[in-house]
Amino acid sequence: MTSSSVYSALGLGAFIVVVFRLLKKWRTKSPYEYIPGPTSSALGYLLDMHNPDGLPWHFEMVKKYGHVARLQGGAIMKDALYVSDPAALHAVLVRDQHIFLESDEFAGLFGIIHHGDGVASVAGAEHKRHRKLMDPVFNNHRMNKLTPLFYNVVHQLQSTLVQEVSGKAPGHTVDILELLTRTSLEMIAQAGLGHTFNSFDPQSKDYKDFHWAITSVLPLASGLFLFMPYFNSWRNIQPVWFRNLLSGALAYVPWQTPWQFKKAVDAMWPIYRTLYAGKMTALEEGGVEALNNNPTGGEDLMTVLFKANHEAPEADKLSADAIMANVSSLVHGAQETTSSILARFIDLLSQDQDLQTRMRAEIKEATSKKGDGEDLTWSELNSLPLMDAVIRETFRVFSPVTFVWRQTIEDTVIPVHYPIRDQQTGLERNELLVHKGTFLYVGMSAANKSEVIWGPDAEEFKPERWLAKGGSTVDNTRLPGVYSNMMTFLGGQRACPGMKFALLEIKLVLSVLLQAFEFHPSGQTIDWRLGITVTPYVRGQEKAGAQVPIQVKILD
Ligand code: HEM
Repeated sequence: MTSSSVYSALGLGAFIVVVFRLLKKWRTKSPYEYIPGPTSSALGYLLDMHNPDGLPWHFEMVKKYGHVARLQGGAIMKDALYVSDPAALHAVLVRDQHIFLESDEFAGLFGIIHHGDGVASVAGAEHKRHRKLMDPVFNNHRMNKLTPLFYNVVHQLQSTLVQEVSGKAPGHTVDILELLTRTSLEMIAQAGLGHTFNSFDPQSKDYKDFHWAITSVLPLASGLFLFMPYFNSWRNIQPVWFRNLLSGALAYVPWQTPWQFKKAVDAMWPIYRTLYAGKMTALEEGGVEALNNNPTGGEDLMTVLFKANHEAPEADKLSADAIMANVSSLVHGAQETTSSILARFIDLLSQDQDLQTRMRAEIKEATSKKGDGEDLTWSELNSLPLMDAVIRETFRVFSPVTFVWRQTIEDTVIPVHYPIRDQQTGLERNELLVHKGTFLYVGMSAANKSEVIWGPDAEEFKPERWLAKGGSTVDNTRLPGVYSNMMTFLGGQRACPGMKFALLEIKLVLSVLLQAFEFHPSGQTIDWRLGITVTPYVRGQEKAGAQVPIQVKILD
């Protein structure tokens, strides 16, 4: 088959889908016509929603249409809803989360990426069982245990940065995003897997290969979107060896994307399998105690998860594949989100020397009370009010994840806190009937930046709002997020399990870097663009890929 016949077949497939859906839509009226919302092209809202330059489309949704907006599906999709209303979000994420599920397409995609059923690809009671095992892994005790491992990595970052800047002419810039990406991957490798990618060695092939795979796999998957509805059926093909045999045939398809996708998926898996096999051997030969004989003394997340599973009652135990899929989900979850927000901190601080100086003074005062060369502990890092306020405000205004989506599996009525004005009758509605099959987009940034919820200065970056008023909202409105009354880490049963891990990493990186360096802007304009996470590009240099150039001065 030639590549032109593949494209023709795809084009014909897409054409048939569009015609079929058009015919179906002409016969059915949208049940959401009474809800205000943006107009969209004939192709529907998807192009606006995923437009890399479309962050304002998300941020302005509340101001223009309210906390529930109708998204017109155009020829391709059914109408959908964009929700940032606190009561509706509570219903979707907490009260009725068994009705608002991650879509089958995504469950299938993550099932393939993680080579099995992990948290990201299961739902309902099965998901609960996974989280029961995973959540305790992130308690405060564990964060204390992980702190020294994190410091190992941050000190590597510090010396790499010193080498990069030493002896350089004034005006020299460093791509801080590149270094922070190495940092977050190495953090999850050491603290999450008890492994290293030697991420700060510029020649490290382990880092290069893994980094390529983990950052390419989702963009490659988006190139396969026409096949997404079949991902779930694909990952259910048993036995696995037969599925692998079938996927081997992709090498002969004259279209690079599916093969590259397979290559990215396959590049990550052997690491988890080798680490898992090592733990099994240790357990069989030396019992549970032997699991502590690894570079982290058994404190890394994978070993703790493995031990917890071994000790769990039979009914709660997960299969080996499920444990490895969960470890893979953790590594995936920890990667781009954390490096993106760390780069955002440095970018923001470089533009506000006064804030940078005040944060440095707060950290130095805390470290001056410690012994020589002693690092701040997890609880000491948590008692720095200015650092805490800056982190909360950055997460509120600059959430790395802009939205997530769910699909309804049955008709259901949910309440709204802010009434919806019916654009046909002018009447206010306090409830919303959501029809089976509706896609519902959770506007996380929209809720975090709503002036109705946070007050007229909601769009401004004002860390002091957390110092003076504890970040209070208008009428003390509560959003159902797990972090500080905001949606950044989501809420309900699918909320981010790695939140404390991310906070520890951020606090520790900032505390070490601010004591050792001063950050200044490069003079270039950074555009933060919408992607799976919000990603920074230098204006005019988008082709060079994501970067954040910064001038760095070593402090005495
Ligand atoms: C700045 C840092 C982070 C942010 C903003 C963030 C945000 C989120 C959000 C919004 C979700 C929900 C996604 C959805 O339902 O579609 C999520 C899920 C998840 N996150 Fe994070 N995350 C961060 C860091 C981490 C870290 C460090 C880890 C692991 C150590 C992690 C592991 C996960 C996992 C495993 C899930 C899937 C949970 C489930 O489906 O039950 N994340 N995260």
